[in-house]
Amino acid sequence: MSSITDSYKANPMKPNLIIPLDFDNVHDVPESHRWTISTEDPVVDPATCSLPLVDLSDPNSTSLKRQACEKWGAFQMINHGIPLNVFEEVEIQTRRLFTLPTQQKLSALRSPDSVTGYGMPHIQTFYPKLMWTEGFQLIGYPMKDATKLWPNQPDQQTNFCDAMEKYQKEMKAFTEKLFGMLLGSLGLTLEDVHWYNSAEGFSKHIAVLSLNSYPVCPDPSHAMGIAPHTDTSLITVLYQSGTTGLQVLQDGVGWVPVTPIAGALVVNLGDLMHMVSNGLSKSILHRAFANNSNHRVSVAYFFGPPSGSEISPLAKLIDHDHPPEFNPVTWKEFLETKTKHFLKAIELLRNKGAAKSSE
Ligand SMILES: C=C1C[C@]23C[C@@]1(O)CC[C@H]2[C@@]12CCC[C@@](C)(C(=O)O1)[C@H]2[C@@H]3C(=O)O
Ligand SMILES: O=C(O)CCC(=O)C(=O)O
Ligand SMILES: [Fe+2]
Repeated sequence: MSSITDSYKANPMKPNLIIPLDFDNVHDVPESHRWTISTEDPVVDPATCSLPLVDLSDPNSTSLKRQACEKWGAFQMINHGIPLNVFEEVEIQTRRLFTLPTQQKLSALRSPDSVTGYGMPHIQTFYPKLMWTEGFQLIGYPMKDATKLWPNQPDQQTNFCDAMEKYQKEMKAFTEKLFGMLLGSLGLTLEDVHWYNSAEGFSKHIAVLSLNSYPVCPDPSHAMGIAPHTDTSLITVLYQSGTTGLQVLQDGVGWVPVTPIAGALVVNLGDLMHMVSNGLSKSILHRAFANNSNHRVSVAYFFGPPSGSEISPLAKLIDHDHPPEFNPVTWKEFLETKTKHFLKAIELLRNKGAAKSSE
C-alpha cells in the first residue's frame, strides 16, 4: 500500500537542513538566517484588507464560504464547536516540547526520508537562507518520539501523546464535516467525491499534525519564520495561539496579516483542494514571522484523502466547457512531485489536453 510516509524516500532532505538553529544560544540573527524580505508584494494594513471571517453557525454563510474558497483560498472561522480546552491543552504540550533543551529535542530528529519527528520544515530545501522555526510532525499516537523526548518521564510522555491524540480525534471529525461544508458551498456533496464510496472508504483519510515553533527573534524584520508556500493538503486547519505572524498573499494587493481572533481557527485550502475543485478553490500562498517578544507556536492539521486514492477534478464539475484541468494523482505522488518542484508542482499536473481544448 502506498503511503505518504514514503513520500520523501525518493528525494530525501539534506541532513544539515533538518537541524534547527540552537535558539537557546543565539542573541542575534546569524548571517545564515538573515533574509532580505522582498517588498515587491507589500504587507498591507490589516485595517484595510482582511481575510474573510466565516461564522460556521450561520446557515447563510454558504456564499461567503464559496467566495473565501475562490478569491482567497483561506478564511478564519468562529463557532466551530470545538471545545477551547482542546486548544489550551495542545498549546501547553506544544510549548513543553519546544522549551526542552536543544539536545533533547534533537534526540527525536526526523530522518531525511521521513515525514514525522523534530526538525526544519521540508520546504527549507527550496530557500537559500535558513528559517527562524522548528517543527514536530506526527501521525497518530507519537509514543516512540515521546520516549526519546522525555526519557524516564512516563507521565510526561503519556500527557503529550494523549493531548495529541485527543486533538487529532477532534480535528478528524471536524475536518470531515468542514470538507462537506466547503463542497456544499461549491454546489457539491460528499457523495460526489469519488473516493468517498471507494473500497478504502472516506474514514480512511490521512492527516498529519504539525507543531510549529517560532522562538523569540532579536530582529524579526530580517528573519523568516516559515517561508512562502502552499500546503499540499485538501484543507489545513491552523490554530495560531493568539499570536500575530501569519500572512497570506492576495494577488494585486500584497501580504495580508491574519489578525488572531479569540477562539477562531484559520483554514487554508491546499493544492489537492485546488485540483479536486478543478481550479475553483484557490491554493493559498502563505508565510509566517517570529516576533521579538513572544514565543509563537502554531498547530496545523493537514487533512488529506485516503492513502492511495487518486485525486482528480470531481466529475460534477466537468463538462464540455470545463474539461478536467488536472491529471489524477495520489497525495503521496503529489508530495513526491512537490519535493522536487515545490511551487511548480501544480503546473506539472496540469492536463495539457484540457488547456488546448479550452483555448
Ligand atoms: C503531509 C505533509 C504536509 C507537509 C509535508 C508533509 O509531508 C508533512 C509536513 C507538512 C509541512 C509542515 C510545515 C509546512 C510544509 C509546507 C512543510 O514543509 O512540511 C507542510 C507540508 C505541505 O503541506 O506540503
Ligand atoms: O505558523 C503558521 O501560522 C503557519 C504554519 C504553516 O503554514 C504550516 O504549518 O504549513
Ligand atoms: Fe502552511
